[in-house]
Amino acid sequence: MAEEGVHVLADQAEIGAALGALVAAKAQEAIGDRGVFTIAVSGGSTTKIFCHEMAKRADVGWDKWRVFMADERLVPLDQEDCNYKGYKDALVGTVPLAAEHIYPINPSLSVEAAAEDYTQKLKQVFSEDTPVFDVVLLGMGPDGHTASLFPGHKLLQEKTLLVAPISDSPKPPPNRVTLTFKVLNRAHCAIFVCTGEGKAANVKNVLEGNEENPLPAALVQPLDGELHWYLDTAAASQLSAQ
Ligand SMILES: O=C(O)[C@H](O)[C@@H](O)[C@H](O)[C@H](O)COP(=O)(O)O
Repeated sequence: MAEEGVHVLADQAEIGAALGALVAAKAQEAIGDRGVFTIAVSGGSTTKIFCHEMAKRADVGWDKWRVFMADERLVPLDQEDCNYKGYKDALVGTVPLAAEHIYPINPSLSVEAAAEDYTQKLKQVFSEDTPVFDVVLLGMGPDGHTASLFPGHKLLQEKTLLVAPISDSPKPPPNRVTLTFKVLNRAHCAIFVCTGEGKAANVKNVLEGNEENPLPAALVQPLDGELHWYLDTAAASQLSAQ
């Protein structure tokens, strides 16, 4: 199993293969230890990279998987920019992940009520007051955001909510719910997938930058867990150690 740290691979296909191997290993470990594997997944390009790989893996104990969204847009579940749709369409019916084991938000609610409703869904699966995910799978936007936690946003300081509403997302659509750092940083394993030249400057900022004004992605520091960054050569191109 990959040691935690920064993994630079040639392209999205190689990242997908390495990511799939790590997640499969984490699932096997969690299912062996606790009989369940919990993962929070992100939208954007991570969806395609992860699902393309995992759709080929029928034997990762899917019946013990419980899949939540690390963040989600407040849009109909059949709308193309719904993160849940991306994962459900790719996995349910392709691999033995049951539809009842991947959890959408309720987009018919207000953004505040949707966040509260999703918090209750978490509490139905996790026994701890603060959910401890086995894996949180994250992307990083060009501005250094992760999940729906954006630079300069007050949610970066959220210490109480597990799932927070946001109605002024600078990345459209504006209304979303997001796991907070309170949950992200309790995970046993946080995994970033980040590709493309457009991310290179902030990948350097996050991995080698100063701590005075950290970007949201730099604030993902599992308290008692592993942190992995999967980068392609383009996203890693400004790192000094390359
Ligand atoms: O719902 C979302 O928008 C995502 O969860 C978001 O956090 C995404 O991971 C980043 O914006 C990176 O997206 P890309 O990898 O597509 O640049």
